[in-house]
Amino acid sequence: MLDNSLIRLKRFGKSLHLRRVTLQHGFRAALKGKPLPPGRLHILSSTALANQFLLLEESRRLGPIFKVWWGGKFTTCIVGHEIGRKFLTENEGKTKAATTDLSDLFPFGFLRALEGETHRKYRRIFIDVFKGLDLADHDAFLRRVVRKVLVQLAQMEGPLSAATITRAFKKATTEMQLRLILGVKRDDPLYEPLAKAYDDYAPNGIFLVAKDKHRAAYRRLRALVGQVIEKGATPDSLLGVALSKGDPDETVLGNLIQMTEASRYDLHGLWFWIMNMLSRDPSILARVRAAAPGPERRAFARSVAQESLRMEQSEFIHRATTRDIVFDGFFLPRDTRVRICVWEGHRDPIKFAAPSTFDPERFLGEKHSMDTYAPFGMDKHRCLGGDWTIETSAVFIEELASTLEWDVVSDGPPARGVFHFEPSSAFSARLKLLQDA
Ligand code: HEM
Repeated sequence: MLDNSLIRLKRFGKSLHLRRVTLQHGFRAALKGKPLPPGRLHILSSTALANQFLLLEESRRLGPIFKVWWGGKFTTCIVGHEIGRKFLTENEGKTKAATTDLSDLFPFGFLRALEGETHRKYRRIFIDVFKGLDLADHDAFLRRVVRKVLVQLAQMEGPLSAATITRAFKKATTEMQLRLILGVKRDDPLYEPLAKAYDDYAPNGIFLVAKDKHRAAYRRLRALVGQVIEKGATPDSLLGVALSKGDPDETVLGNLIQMTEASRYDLHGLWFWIMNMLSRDPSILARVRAAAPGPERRAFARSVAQESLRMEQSEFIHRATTRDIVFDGFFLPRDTRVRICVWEGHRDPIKFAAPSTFDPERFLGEKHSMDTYAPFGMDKHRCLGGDWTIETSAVFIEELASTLEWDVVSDGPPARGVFHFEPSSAFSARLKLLQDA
């Protein structure tokens, strides 16, 4: 009874807030003499939110720029990579990245959230550090990690659930990123304490607001990384490269710690999408198997990874306006959210024929400009791990092809997760080791 009254009260509070925001921004737009973007601000039902095509349908109805009430915020959506990139370029200095603020964990916080000279300084440092690590040197290691996990999965009894599969993939991406970023190998005594500290820091992907428990887990991670440095970090890791260039400051170390978490999470999510999408068309893995091992197979596996990212996982770029903006004739008020709709841009039939068809051929020998394909961002915050994502995922795809076959036992429509759409949690499959694996 009390619970129901509380829910009703909360709902009332939310709709009052929404009404106040609508009036306030409408009034300011009138003063500016420019209209707000089209679209109705209202609390979206759970049915509407479960529709992956919602914003694409809104853009067809309202045009490429429109507003929605999204995550409790006035949000201007921009659909189309060209216009999205135009917005970001024209309004640099009037927007900031809308992402978790980690500045009370380490100075300035995550690169993704930095702006101006501070961002330029640390981005330069990281571009240099990434250049010092050649992933090709780690190919055999990556293969071993992926294969080990796939074999373990295939040896398990009965159909495997989405939760079992994703847990195993996360084990693999954790081993990979701890080795490649922090230089800690599986048999290092610091490995388990680090993996445990990461699971306490962010058990289900990065948190939206840093709380005391995150600060405590971060301090543990930082102390463990201190021990890695004392022992002498493996030179062929990002931490090793950073140390070889001088004395990395707390911002560099904090970013390496954070990057390990963010990337192990993103990669394992992408791999589950890859497995899910490959399940629908077995001819694709058959083609990976049939390609000559070496450059030919790798080129096709890369194109499968690229097509996977066009179809899923990479959904948006978020910015918060720090000043009033007039863009394409519309008024975008200060302190509101802008969403560059990347997923929707990748479904443009003019850019990609039959956009809902999974077709890796689109990327074979084809380079797409950022106005067409941009799963890793489109401005100064572009992902530093883009090539890394494609290369490690290509290894994953090659190993999937040479190790496993599977039958899907159950599946369902994609479902909205905490950060973006994920394959259905009803997905389950019976895995079998290939005879010559
Ligand atoms: C599924 C895999 C991944 C996807 C879809 C992805 C996507 C993105 C996107 C869209 C951005 C730009 C965000 C913005 O403009 O606000 C970004 C930034 C970034 N990504 Fe990734 N990423 C992935 C994996 C990785 C990996 C493996 C690493 C590192 C090893 C990495 C490191 C970074 C860093 C450091 C930034 C911030 C760059 C800056 O602000 O200057 N990412 N990523």
